Amino acid sequence: MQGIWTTEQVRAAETRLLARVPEGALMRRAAYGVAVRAAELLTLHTGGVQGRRVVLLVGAGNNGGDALWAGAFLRRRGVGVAAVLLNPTKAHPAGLAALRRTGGRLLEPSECAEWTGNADLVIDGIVGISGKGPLRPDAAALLDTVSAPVLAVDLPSGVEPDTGAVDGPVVTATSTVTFGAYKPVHVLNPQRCGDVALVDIGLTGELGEPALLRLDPADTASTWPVPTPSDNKYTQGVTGVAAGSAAYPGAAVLAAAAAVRGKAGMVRYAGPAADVVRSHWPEVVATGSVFDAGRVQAWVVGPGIGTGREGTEVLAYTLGQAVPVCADADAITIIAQQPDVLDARDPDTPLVLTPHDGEFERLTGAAPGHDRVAAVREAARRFNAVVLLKGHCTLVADPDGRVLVNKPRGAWLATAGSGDVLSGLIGALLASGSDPWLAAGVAADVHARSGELAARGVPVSASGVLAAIPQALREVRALVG
Ligand SMILES: NC(=O)C1=CN([C@@H]2O[C@H](COP(=O)(O)OP(=O)(O)OC[C@H]3O[C@@H](n4cnc5c(N)ncnc54)[C@H](O)[C@@H]3O)[C@@H](O)[C@H]2O)[C@@H](O)CC1
Ligand SMILES: [K+]
Repeated sequence: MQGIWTTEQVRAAETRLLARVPEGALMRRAAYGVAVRAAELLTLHTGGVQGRRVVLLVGAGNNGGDALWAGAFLRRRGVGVAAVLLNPTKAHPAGLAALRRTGGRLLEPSECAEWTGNADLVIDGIVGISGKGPLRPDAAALLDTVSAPVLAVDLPSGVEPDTGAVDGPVVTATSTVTFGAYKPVHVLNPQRCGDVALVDIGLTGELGEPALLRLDPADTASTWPVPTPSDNKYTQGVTGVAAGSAAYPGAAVLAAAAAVRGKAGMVRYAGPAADVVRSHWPEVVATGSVFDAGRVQAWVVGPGIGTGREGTEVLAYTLGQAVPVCADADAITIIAQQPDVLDARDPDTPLVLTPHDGEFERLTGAAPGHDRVAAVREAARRFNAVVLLKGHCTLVADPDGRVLVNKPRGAWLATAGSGDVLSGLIGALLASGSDPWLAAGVAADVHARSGELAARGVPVSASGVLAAIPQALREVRALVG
């Protein structure tokens, strides 16, 4: 897994490291990384480096210092470098001196727009981890003149570093070079960062436990259950699916089918859509009610069950079976309306809740807001459940405070029935005994990969996502050999 650290953690780690290294060394390491990436981008976009025009947007702090030093390194490669000092009295003195020494130019206010408009590359050193709020009007106006690629130093200025939230004009970068550690903005708002390169400045040993985690393909591959020669259809864990209704059988078919596609073994369906499920997926053992479904090792409950008395009884029954439960859709609404239904659950029984924003608001009384990580972490603690908050970057929080952030793979998955497929996959993993937090995270990863494979740039249906699950699993397993 890849760690992500908050700006507070990074600042504390930098302070410890700074005490041990010569003054200015960290900034020069960071800036050198920026200059290397800048040269790559110039080559990519203009075919060369020498004689190209780079404009530095320089703010009041060390982020601006990085940009000025990067400008000095680029001068040595024959690049024409000009700096816009957004706060001239506070520009980093050593960085400024370095740029001057190498023949870099400091622009007068009247020249700035002409230069930014004709640059081959713009380096955003306006603000870094101490940034608060959006771009100020002068910086926003200058960025409006830019048509060249933008390389962000540490993070795209104006985007809130710890939440990725945007509340006004911000930089949209082609690429970002960050230092020492990934910060939350890089995984929570990747659209604004472009591709992100991490430069090692020697911080690793100082960082401590990461605040957030992101899955590597190896995590998905090693968590996904694979049968051994001694397994039979029961030993891998039977997934129970309580979903759909006679009038709306689709949710039942999709959730049960995803459980079938996700894992070898056995799937039981229990509910009023039994005939429809059986006719589409004859391998599913289907019965009319949860009360006579037989033994399962995990339940998926909720999609399409309705929020009335029958749905509530089904939910209460599954919660009382002392096996892990993935509660989705109508089950979440029932919990929101009748929190006592959770009394049926032994607190030690794993529960995974999978709300989208609207369901999250119903469940907790408040929308996730700007700080989605804090919101989902608090909900997981409050409900003593794994909470998977759907969104562009899906978040998965464990009651113990761990939070996973999944890589976004396009918005095509926002389609009817897609959530039913996800809950079926989570149920399949829960039945095999996976850690519920990891189960939810890797299921969301495979779900997103399936969506990406099925869509390939055009709209995709939930059935298409379902059909792509085997290929997504094959690709994940192949990535790690
Ligand atoms: N501390 C270190 O050892 C290192 C720091 N590095 C760089 O230093 C950066 C952090 O530097 P600083 O703490 O000096 O602060 P920043 O450069 O992030 O911000 C400087 C100042 O800008 C002002 N500001 C805040 N929000 C603003 C906004 N929206 N628009 C305009 N101005 C705003 C504030 O007065 C803030 O203190 C990192 O992001 C990284 O780029 C790197 O050089 C690596 C080493
Ligand atoms: K920046």
